[in-house]
Amino acid sequence: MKRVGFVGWRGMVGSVLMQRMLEERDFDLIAEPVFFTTSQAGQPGPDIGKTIPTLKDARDISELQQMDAIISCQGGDYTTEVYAKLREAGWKGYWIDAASTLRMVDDSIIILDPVNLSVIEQGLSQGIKTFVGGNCTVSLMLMGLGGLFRENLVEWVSSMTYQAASGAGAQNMRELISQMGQIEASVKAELANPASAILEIDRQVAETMRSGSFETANFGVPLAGSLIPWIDKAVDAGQSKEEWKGFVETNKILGRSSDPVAIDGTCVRIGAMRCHSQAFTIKLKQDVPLDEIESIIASANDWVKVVPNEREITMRELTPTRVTGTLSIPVGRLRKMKMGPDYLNAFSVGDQLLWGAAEPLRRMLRILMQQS
Ligand SMILES: NC(=O)C1=CN([C@@H]2O[C@H](COP(=O)(O)OP(=O)(O)OC[C@H]3O[C@@H](n4cnc5c(N)ncnc54)[C@H](OP(=O)(O)O)[C@@H]3O)[C@@H](O)[C@H]2O)C=CC1
Ligand SMILES: N[C@@H](CC(=O)OP(=O)(O)O)C(=O)O
Repeated sequence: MKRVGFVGWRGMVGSVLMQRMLEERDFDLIAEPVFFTTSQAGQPGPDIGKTIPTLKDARDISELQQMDAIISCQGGDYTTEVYAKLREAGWKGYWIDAASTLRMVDDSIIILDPVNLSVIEQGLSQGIKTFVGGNCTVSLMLMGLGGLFRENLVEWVSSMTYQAASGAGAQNMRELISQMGQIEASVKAELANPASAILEIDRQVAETMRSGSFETANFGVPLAGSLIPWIDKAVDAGQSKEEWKGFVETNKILGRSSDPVAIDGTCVRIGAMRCHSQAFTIKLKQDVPLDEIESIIASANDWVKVVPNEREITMRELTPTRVTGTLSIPVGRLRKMKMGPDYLNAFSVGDQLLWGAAEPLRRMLRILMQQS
């Protein structure tokens, strides 16, 4: 593990990866980090506190072949274009990827080591060389509810999601803020006047959001002041692809594709910036006391945190505003439901660029460096 190549390091997910690697001093362990680009070959690379070569062409297979491992945050199109060529050229290095392209292929492992370290270790011992970060919603669910799966308590899960703009990309985050600004600007004078009629303000806001001049180039429709109950393209049986991933990826991560847990729900885009939230209905295999459930959830990893099911603390701790930019995975609203004592209600929040994207990749690189 001498030479590690980085592709997609200046994008949104890649920048979060770089930030985390600098915070954790991961570059101290890499003898030769090499940075690639699809558009800026020959230019200087990022400042990582050590001397590095200028940027190399991310489509140059012979340059990529020099790497012992490559981390790509460049996206699915890049993976489709380059990965097969690289393997066909005989490259035997480790490929660590944020894109979904290779997640469901047979010789890859979906990485989320606080949940599936044993699956990763088994894959490494069997010579698996391709490791892919999971879908953000799936990874964040498993970071929150991993204890219940570990104890084999889950019969099925319904997950209703509240997904942030960042999941759709950097331009979409910008558009969300612009939409918010356009809405406020359309009623600025009325808002400044405490005597103005709220229904008139509401009418003007709706008119602004429905007008042809409202900025929707990226989302296609208004998100600020609204929501979009469909994420990604359609697949079979009326599901969206984001909803489909919940079942297939969760079971692959858990190493139980042959004995899958049923997982389904509706994935919804909302106007949060970079935290995905999820409301769960969990059918337990048996009636487990709530205090035991809380300890099982809290014991699963170092980042999950049980929030007591009380109003004040829930409003303070269980929100995107609180969690954004942190690795914390709060899980709250834990209570038995009216349907019966084996039906559990839960709500979780997580930063979709950290545990949802960059952090599992960074940790996979660490695992590889520790074993070499
Ligand atoms: N967004 C998300 O929530 C998640 C994304 N992913 C995966 O990661 C991939 C990358 O996503 P994301 O990071 O959002 O993509 P970005 O669009 O932010 O970045 C992708 C690439 O665009 C190029 N680029 C062009 N102009 C700029 C610019 N002004 N600033 C930065 N980069 C620029 C860079 O490549 P170059 O240097 O070669 O020009 C960069 O690596 C996705 O396609 C997806 O497969 C996975 C999980 C979550
Ligand atoms: N689809 C996710 C973001 C994402 O990039 O997912 P994936 O890594 O599965 O393509 C969202 O929109 O919130």
